Amino acid sequence: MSTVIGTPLSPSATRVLLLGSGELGKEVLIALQRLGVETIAVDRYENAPGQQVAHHARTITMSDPEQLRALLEAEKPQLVVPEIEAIATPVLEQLEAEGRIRCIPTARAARLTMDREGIRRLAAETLGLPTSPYRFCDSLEELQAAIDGGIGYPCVVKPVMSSSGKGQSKIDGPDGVKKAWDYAMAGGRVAGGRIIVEGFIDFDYEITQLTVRALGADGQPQTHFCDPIGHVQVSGDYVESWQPHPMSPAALAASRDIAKKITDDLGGLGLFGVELFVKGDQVWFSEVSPRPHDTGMVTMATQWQNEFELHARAILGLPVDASLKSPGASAVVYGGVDAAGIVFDGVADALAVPGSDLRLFGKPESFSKRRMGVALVHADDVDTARERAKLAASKVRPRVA
Ligand SMILES: Nc1ncnc2c1ncn2[C@@H]1O[C@H](COP(=O)(O)OP(=O)(O)OP(=O)(O)O)[C@@H](O)[C@H]1O
Ligand SMILES: NCC(=O)N[C@@H]1O[C@H](COP(=O)([O-])[O-])[C@@H](O)[C@H]1O
Ligand SMILES: [Mg+2]
Repeated sequence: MSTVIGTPLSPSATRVLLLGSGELGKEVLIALQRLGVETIAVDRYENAPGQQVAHHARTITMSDPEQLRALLEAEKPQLVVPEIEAIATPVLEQLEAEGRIRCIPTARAARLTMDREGIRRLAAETLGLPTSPYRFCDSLEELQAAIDGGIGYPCVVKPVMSSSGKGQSKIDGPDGVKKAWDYAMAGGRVAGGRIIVEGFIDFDYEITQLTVRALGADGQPQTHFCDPIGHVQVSGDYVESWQPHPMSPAALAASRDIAKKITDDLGGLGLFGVELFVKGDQVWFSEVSPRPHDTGMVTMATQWQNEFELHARAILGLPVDASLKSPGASAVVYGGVDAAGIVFDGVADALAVPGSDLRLFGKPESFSKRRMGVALVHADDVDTARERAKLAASKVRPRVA
C-alpha cells in the first residue's frame, strides 16, 4: 500500500476523526496535522483539549448509538480513531462491516477493550495469558461470594467500564467490601452495576510495553517495541512514568511475548499500550489500550518519534521508528481545585528545571484530582530525570482565576 495524503480543507483531504479528544488525542491530532491530515475532534464536552487544535470540533454523547451513527454518516472520515473507551462500539462494528468506515486499530478491538470483561476474557480465557485471578459481579452479594470463593484478600475492585482508576479501590479485609462496592458504583464511566474483582498481585514493578503495528516494506503489519516504561500509580491513576525501565532479559522477553500475542489478536494498525505486572522473571498481563497510553506521555521527552507520532504514522500506513533518544521521565500536574477557567502559577520555575518541558492540556474545567498537565524531562539517567520531573511538576501551581 502506498499512502496518499491530500490537502486539508479541500476535496482531496485525508480526513481522520478522533472519538475522544483529551490530552492524548490532542497530541495525536497535532501529529496528524503535521502530516497534512484534516482532523475532526469529537468529545462529550465543548472545548476539550483536542478540539482546541483540530480543524473541526464536534460535541456528542459518544456512548449514544444514534448520535454516533449520525455523526459518522455526516462526516464520512477515512479513519475513525477511538481515544477513550466509552463509545457505542457496536455502531463502529456495523459501519466497519458495511465497509463505510475504517476503525483504528479495528472496531472489534475497540469493542473488546471498551470494558474490562471483553479484554480480560480474551487475554486469560482465549489466549491463555497469565493474569490475576478475577470474577465479574453484578451485586454486593456476588462480590462477597467471589472473594469468599477464592479471590481472597487483598483484592482490587473496579467498575468494568472506567479508566484512570475511577471507582477503583483495594480491599484488605471483610470490613472494606461494601465501601469498595459503593465506590465502584459511583465511579463508573457509564451507568450499570458490573464490576471486576481481581486478586491483588504483589508485583516488584509494573510497566507499559508500547507496541506498534505498522506496515513494513512488504505491505504487511510488523510489530515494533518501544523500550519499557516504568510507572507509579496512586489510587489506580498514573502519577509518574519513566523510560527505559531496567528489566531482566527473561522478564523483557516474557513481556514482549505477551504484548505480541495480544496485539496480534487485536490486529489492525496503530500503537497499543500493554500494561504488565512484573515480579522477578514472572510477568502478568493487566490490560491493553489500543491507542496511546497516559504513561507513554514520557515519550514526548524520550523518543525520536513519540507515541502519538507513532500512532499517527502507523494508522496512515507509514513507516515508524520506535527507538529511544534519551532517558527521561514524566510527572502529572493535577488540578488541585474544583473550578472552571483556572490559572497556573510557577510555569517559568518549572521550565527552569534542566531538560524540562511542560504540557498544559487546556481542559476548561479543573477538578482536584483531574489531570491538567504533565511535566516532561530528559536527562542522562532515569533517576535524575524522575527527580527533575517531580520537581518541575511541583513548581506548577494551579489556582482559581
Ligand atoms: N490485580 C491487581 N493487583 C495489583 N495492583 C493492581 C491490580 N489491578 C490494578 N492494580 C493497580 O492499579 C493500577 C490501575 O489499574 P488499571 O490499569 O486496571 O485501572 P485503569 O482505571 O484502567 O487505569 P488506566 O486507565 O489509567 O490504565 C494498575 O496500574 C496497578 O498499579
Ligand atoms: N487512562 C486513560 C487516559 O489517560 N485517557 C485520557 O484522559 C482523557 C480524559 O480525561 P478527563 O477524565 O480529565 O476528561 C481522555 O480523553 C484521554 O486523553
Ligand atoms: Mg491501566
